Amino acid sequence: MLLIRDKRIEVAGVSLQYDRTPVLENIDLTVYDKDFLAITGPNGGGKTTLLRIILGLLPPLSGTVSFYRNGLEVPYLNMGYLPQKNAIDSRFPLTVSEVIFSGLMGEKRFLKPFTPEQRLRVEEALSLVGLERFAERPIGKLSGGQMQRALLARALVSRPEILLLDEPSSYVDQEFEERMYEIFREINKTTTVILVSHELNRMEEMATRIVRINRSIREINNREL
Ligand SMILES: Nc1ncnc2c1ncn2[C@@H]1O[C@H](COP(=O)(O)OP(=O)(O)OP(=O)(O)O)[C@@H](O)[C@H]1O
Repeated sequence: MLLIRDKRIEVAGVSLQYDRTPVLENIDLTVYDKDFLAITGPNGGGKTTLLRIILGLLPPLSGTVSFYRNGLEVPYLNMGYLPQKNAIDSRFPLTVSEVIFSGLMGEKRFLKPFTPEQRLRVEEALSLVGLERFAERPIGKLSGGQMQRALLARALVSRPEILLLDEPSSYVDQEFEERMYEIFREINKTTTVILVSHELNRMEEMATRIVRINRSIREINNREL
């Protein structure tokens, strides 16, 4: 039986330059529901830039990004993002659980406290990444790997429809790396995952599709790896 999956994101003709240097040229990419899409390519190829355009953090020079839910175009989707470079200043006086709560800001009602259900979700996210004992620890006292786990929990806590991960295994030890990929596999049962990675062997195992970005985009057949 041919399974036709709903599209969730459509990137059409997207180009971007930094200081007149082309970084992305005429990118077309359709992301389907429950895809596990791996993005690979050389350093500086434009992978992070494309994620930031999909997230709406960076406007493209030309082209469009459209979002869909149940076959209808919608203005935005609930997306969770684990950035590659640690976007949080570790000198900032935040605890681990506060960082995770910040992943719920999009759904919090202004000046209202978090609900018991939201608190429960933060606890679940803490335990998912094995940081229960570190909930009240200031982020400045975390190791690189612990910080990465906290940021992963922040990306997951809102139960996003789309999870974008930029080289998530940076900093984490081998044991947590295995656990992390298990988490991604589990999440992918209900969530579309877009993952930037250089680990081609792992991607060949896990991804439903692989694209390579080096200014332009090319879909890779797994046999080419
Ligand atoms: N804010 C910026 N201003 C100017 N140039 C930038 C900026 N951000 C990225 N670039 C440049 O754009 C190019 C693409 O960067 P990007 O981070 O998207 O690549 P990448 O494929 O994610 O690379 P990597 O594998 O090294 O993470 C690089 O040459 C980079 O130096």
